[in-house]
Amino acid sequence: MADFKTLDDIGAIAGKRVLVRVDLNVPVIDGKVSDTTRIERILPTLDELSKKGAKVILLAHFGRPKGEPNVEFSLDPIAHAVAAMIGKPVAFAADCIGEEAAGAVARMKDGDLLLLENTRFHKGEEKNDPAFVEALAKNGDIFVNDAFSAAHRAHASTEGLAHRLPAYAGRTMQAELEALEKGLGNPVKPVVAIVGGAKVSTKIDLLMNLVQKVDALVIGGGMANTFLAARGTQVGKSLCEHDLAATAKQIMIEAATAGCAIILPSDGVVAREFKAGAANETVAIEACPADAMILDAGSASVDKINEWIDRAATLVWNGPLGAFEIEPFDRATVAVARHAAARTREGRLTSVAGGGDTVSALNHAGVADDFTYVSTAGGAFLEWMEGKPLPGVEVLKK
Ligand SMILES: Nc1ncnc2c1ncn2[C@@H]1O[C@H](COP(=O)(O)OP(=O)(O)O)[C@@H](O)[C@H]1O
Ligand SMILES: O=C(OP(=O)(O)O)[C@H](O)COP(=O)(O)O
Repeated sequence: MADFKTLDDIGAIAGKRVLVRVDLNVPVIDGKVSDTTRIERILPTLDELSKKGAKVILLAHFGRPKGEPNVEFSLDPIAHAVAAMIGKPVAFAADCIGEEAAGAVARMKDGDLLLLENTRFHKGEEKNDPAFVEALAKNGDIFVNDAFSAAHRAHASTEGLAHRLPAYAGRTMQAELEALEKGLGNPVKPVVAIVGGAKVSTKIDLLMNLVQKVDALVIGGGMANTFLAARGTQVGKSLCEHDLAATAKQIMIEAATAGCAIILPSDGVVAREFKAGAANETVAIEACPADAMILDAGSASVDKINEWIDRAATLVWNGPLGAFEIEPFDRATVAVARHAAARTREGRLTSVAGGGDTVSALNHAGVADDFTYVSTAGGAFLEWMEGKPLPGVEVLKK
């Protein structure tokens, strides 16, 4: 039995206003949702609440608009994607608090769905400001958190609201925690982790603890560039957070002490433009031209990563190895995903992968169904794996 409250504990909700925190931070290309996994996963909760006659009011963030309204980060287009997938209208309100939100909620009938605009358009969200929590709470009688992938954030809509209203885990939150416990509660060694992607500054600290838990850490994507630069390799115009060099160095020291191998790319695919079909070449990692970007790992790096996967009993993966949305910079991510999938199918590997873009990459490679478990979460699942309490989960505990 779960040690947190779930929808099984919620009681009669017909006519009640249920604020449901979901993760609609989905990959979007040319204005279209390019991977719908996060939406698919919240449908059971939305359907259950709607069928029980609740007024289902969705709260979500999209991107990192830094506390200011910004049309680029509006959830309006995502409301249409949710409606198409649930097969019911989903109304949209242009603000998540104030008169705009209150008016839209007042117009709801039992069973209706409404999506409120990006919570991160207000500074109070990320600050978990009590006044902003109060403004959100005005529109709800009950709070349901179904955003496991944002549960590592102690924000107003992921943590604060759960103190203010009766709070429950949604079905996806519940399923994620149960599946991770089953797949990774006691991981069989050797454990290999792959961490790539672009969210370097918010994920680099995770690696400090992760190197204590895993036998090898493969660092890829933008994260790798930061480590390469820290050890003195020129990375040209690559995505790289040079000011995190000291942290990267410290992680390498911690890894050596803990006996965790660090695997960085030995070659990279470089280009001068960030667009599909851009002229590119594979070079030794030390040979990135000053005016180019490393946009993918090269084939020698892929071979090395796959050798580590062959030695592993358990693989955990968050963050693509390159800018996989743009061909041909998807090759390393696709090759490693297919290799891990094959080893999993052969029964030789337990493979757990997660993150909005990572899931999209696995779908792009056609192997998401072959992994042992695919989480909607990236950073949250890595923090869960480190054994860190997740604020959005802790607050739901009975
Ligand atoms: N070398 C690179 N240069 C630029 N962007 C990269 C590179 N490698 C990966 N990325 C980008 O990282 C993004 C995914 O990172 P992230 O958000 O951390 O993953 P997730 O959503 O799975 O947690 C993708 O949009 C991808 O294009
Ligand atoms: O996409 C998300 O996390 P992920 O990149 O770890 O998969 C979540 O929506 C959290 O977003 P945030 O990292 O901007 O807080």
